[in-house]
Amino acid sequence: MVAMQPPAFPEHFRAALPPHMADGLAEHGWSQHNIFLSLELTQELAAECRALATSGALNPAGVGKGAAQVLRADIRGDRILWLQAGQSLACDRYLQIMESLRVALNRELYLGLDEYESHFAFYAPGAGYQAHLDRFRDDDCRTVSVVIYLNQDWLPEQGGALRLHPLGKSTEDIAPVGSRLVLFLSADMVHEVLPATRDRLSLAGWFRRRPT
Ligand SMILES: O=C(O)CCC(=O)C(=O)O
Ligand SMILES: [Fe+2]
Repeated sequence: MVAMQPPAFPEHFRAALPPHMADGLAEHGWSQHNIFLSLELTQELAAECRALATSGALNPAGVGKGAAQVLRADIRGDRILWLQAGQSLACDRYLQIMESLRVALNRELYLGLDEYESHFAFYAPGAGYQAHLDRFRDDDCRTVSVVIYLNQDWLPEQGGALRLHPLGKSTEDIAPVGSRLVLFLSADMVHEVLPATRDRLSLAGWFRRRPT
């Protein structure tokens, strides 16, 4: 018998977002969904991220925005590449799925999300990202942060958790398990990436509002 893969997220949310996702974001400022992308698409995106890392196409990520951006490997150790439409079939499929998610979040939560930006991120063993907020001080467009993990067979003892610091509540550690999606509010949720003992691959992204 062929093992059936659970259907990927988009088929579920044509009609409505899974209630826990919208509710979690609205009530707690974050939510997670464990099988957001199909195994096949996750593997294709992971292979693309790994190939980009091997060919030297990923660049050390900076801290801050625009001309004020600086490289601080002590604060942030990932290497990244911003996604462009048409870069690959897998990336286009991913961007299409995120477009459906944008529409669904707007319908459920009236967030007025207008566009999506996203990059591959590759954390080598020992690399992390210290506690921070994703919304910039001089640009309040980033509204919902999104991370999708691309790691097969992740074990808790390998570290690499996304640690959320919800205001007034205890921290939440989320392991970077392949196909898992995490959403949180960019302006409010302090979070950090703990170092891992193996490569840690992801797609990080932000739904943005139109500038006011
Ligand atoms: O990879 C993660 O779990 C979070 C990444 C992150 O915080 C960021 O890129 O701003
Ligand atoms: Fe972040």
